[in-house]
Amino acid sequence: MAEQLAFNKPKVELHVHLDGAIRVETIMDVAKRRRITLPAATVDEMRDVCSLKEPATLTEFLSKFDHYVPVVAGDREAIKRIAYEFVEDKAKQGVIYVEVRYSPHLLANTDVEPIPWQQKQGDLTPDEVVNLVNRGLSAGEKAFKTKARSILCCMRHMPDWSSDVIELCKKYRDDGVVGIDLAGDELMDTESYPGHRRAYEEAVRSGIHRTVHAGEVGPASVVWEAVEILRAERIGHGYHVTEDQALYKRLLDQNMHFEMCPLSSRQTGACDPDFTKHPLIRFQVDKANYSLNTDDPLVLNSNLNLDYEVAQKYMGFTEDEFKRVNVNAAKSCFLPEGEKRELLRQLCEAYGMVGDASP
Ligand SMILES: O=c1[nH]cnc2c1ncn2[C@@H]1O[C@H](CO)[C@@H](O)[C@H]1O
Repeated sequence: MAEQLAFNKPKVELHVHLDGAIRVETIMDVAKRRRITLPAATVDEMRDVCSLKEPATLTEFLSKFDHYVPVVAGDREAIKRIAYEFVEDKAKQGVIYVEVRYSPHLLANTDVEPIPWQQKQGDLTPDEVVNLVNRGLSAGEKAFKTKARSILCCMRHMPDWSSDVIELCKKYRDDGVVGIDLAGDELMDTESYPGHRRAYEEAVRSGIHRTVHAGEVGPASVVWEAVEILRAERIGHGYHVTEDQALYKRLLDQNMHFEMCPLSSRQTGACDPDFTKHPLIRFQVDKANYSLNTDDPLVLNSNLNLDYEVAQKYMGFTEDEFKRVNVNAAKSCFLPEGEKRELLRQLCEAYGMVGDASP
């Protein structure tokens, strides 16, 4: 029932994890084919296992991945399939451009130390994972007309993987990969884990776009570190930046982009569960540069339209603000300038706006 959607117009999404956006049906299917025993017998039961019903902590939130990522990890067909289906799901939600992120290492079973999820050693490298995801995304793009690019994640607790991650970003920069991210537990700082810092230095040197999860559950100082040390161009989440007024003001002046995920911020315990007290309201009043995103729709049992609904219902978002948010997302995306201009043109046309198509 399209007329009930909070914002039934083309959208841009910049912060969503591929491994947090798998269909439950696909997990069930792949488990059956691979003869992997699941803790649930039906799709509904498995959805319960994968998702969080009540606000929790980021650690509890991330522990949900342990229940189902091992089902697809190390399996070529499954990895290509989840990328393809992801684009189909985004197209259904009215997304015309999406940047999807994941850790190639967490889906591999060789050339990765330690091999994740206690898999047996196999022959799927992080490099081939990127190739498979690219193929799935581009097949999805052709079939569903939603443009999809990817961002490769370093993981906070695995600094030794980060040099591979930046090398993969460079290798696949003309084949679907548009940036680097740092995900995981943000309370592990980069001073103590120089692997991440070195990877981001190389990203700056080689012109790879940079985003960093910061200020989600951690303090404003993590955002400072992301901007000053890692030279992030965008901040993943960033809710807690407002706790340092000087930093917040400086980032507003610099037009820093914040990738906001309303429903996620409640379930990870990042923000007050009362949406009417959400920091997004402040960002909106201050005309900050931010986007609205799902983060991990499988774990949240959500979709992008629900994030928009929450913004409309509890945070006073209007149609005009939704348009502004998406234009900002397009301006802050990691596409090359020409493609960015074309994306902006498409949005402005769909929104009936004139003259704001400059990136
Ligand atoms: O909200 C989040 N904050 C920090 N890390 C996350 C979040 N959601 C997912 N991941 C982590 O990023 C990895 C690569 O996609 C996921 O496997 C998960 O561990």
